[in-house]
Amino acid sequence: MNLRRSLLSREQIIRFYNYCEIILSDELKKQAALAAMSEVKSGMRIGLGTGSTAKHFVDYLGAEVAKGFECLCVPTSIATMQQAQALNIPLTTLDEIDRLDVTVDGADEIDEQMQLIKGGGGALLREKIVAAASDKMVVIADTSKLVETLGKFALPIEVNKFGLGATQNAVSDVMQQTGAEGGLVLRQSDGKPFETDGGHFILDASFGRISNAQTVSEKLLNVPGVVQHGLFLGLCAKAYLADATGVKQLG
Ligand SMILES: O=C[C@H](O)[C@H](O)[C@H](O)COP(=O)(O)O
Repeated sequence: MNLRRSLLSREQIIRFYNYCEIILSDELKKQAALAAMSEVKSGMRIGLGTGSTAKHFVDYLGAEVAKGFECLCVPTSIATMQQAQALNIPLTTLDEIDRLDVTVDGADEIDEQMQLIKGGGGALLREKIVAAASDKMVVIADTSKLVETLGKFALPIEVNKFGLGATQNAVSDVMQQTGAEGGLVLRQSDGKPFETDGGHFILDASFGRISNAQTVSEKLLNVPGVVQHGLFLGLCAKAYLADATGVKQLG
């Protein structure tokens, strides 16, 4: 046997390692999603989050619905709505009902106080509306999302298309006033500005570290072109965070 030929190249090892990481990370997301199934009871009105972790929760819920579990759900994005429809999960809107019992959603960052950064997938506006209309918001994630201080993940800010330049300048000013370490970019998709389900753009703001999330939130919401931002403060009541040793609970 030619030993040289049977050895993997450095690139192959890196590719295999990355593949294993993706599989492991997805497995952890599944475990967090499964743990959050304990939060839902038949007859509940449930908010359905968006993203790769929330997707697993919707799959688990769909499997229960197929067995007779009763619920009425509000999806936080078109993608989640389509997934839920395919699984025959009964859907409604916040025009039909005004409150939800619980919302289960992912997060891009979570700190020990359960403050969040969300919007990596661009669904932050609907996610925040649905979370605020819920008696309880439950976050599901793998522990890589748990941080000491928010801000390493660039903060998604949903902005109106009108007056984009002026809004960018005003948001940059807020970043400067609040000690941001990085810059601001207009999110792109397929070579053009990314558009949210609500028809807005997203600015990703690299703070590096957000030491006073409340101040940043208030200042951003004072910018007329800002529709909403991805800081979720005082909304999350519980989190299920999975790592290789199991699922840890916050809240
Ligand atoms: O806009 C997207 C949402 O806020 C997601 O819940 C968030 O980005 C986390 O997504 P994932 O579970 O894919 O990491």
